[in-house]
Amino acid sequence: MFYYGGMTIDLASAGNAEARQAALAALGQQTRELIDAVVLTEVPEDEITSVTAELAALTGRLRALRRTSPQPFEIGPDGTPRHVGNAVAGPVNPHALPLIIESTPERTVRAELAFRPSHEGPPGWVHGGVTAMIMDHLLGHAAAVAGSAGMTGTLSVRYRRPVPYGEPLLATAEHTRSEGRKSWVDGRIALPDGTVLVEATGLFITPSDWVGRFDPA
Ligand SMILES: CCCCCCCCCC(=O)SCCNC(=O)CCNC(=O)[C@H](O)C(C)(C)COP(=O)(O)OP(=O)(O)OC[C@H]1O[C@@H](n2cnc3c(N)ncnc32)[C@H](O)[C@@H]1OP(=O)(O)O
Repeated sequence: MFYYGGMTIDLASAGNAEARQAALAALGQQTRELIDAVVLTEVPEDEITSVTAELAALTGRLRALRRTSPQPFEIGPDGTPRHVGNAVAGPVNPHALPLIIESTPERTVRAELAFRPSHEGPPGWVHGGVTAMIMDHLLGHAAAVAGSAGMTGTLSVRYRRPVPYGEPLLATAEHTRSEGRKSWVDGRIALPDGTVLVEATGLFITPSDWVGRFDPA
């Protein structure tokens, strides 16, 4: 139970927790839109200064009551693992795209995505570190749904063509083999017509204390 700004907030209630997650996800999305507005704005300098002051005030309001670390890894009401604070897939984290990953019956994974102007690296194209981050996470998720959840040991990325932002793309990945605690996963980001832009291969290693801990249902 928290007392904040005249309101009593009961975080222990499951219903309230879901409503709170939805509110935080909406805040995360609004912040992403703010980030894109910042990188694209052409408003006059005095308006920029005025908005900056308003944002400082808003930042202060959010800091009035805060956690010591981002939202935790948890099991959702439908029984699936979720990590709402994750830097790539977390809806509550403005850094996240967020990547919305679907698993297939064959235990491969896919995610429809569109990068934003704030992901720009080379002029007009997405930063290679951003696409590598997406590949790292998606390949890690593919290892997990195949029953081999692990930490990235190595990630090899081949940039075949520049990646556009603002266009629909498809990322896919699949676990290819395991030897003991080591698992190999392949993935790619492609245009809707199948043209591959980025290819990646990762070696994921299940830490000893994770063995059996994240086995899929
Ligand atoms: C559950 C949901 C998951 C959702 C997806 C999340 C994806 C997130 C992806 C990430 O970003 S993870 C963050 C980036 N990666 C790291 O921070 C990893 C940091 N490194 C470590 O924590 C440890 O080094 C690691 C767990 C990878 C390995 O430690 P261990 O102590 O378990 O390894 P050990 O020394 O026992 O070696 C086991 C085997 O792995 C090999 N190995 C270890 N580290 C390696 C490495 N980095 N690259 C290649 N091989 C490696 C090692 O040679 C050996 O091979 P052999 O069995 O054949 O002898």
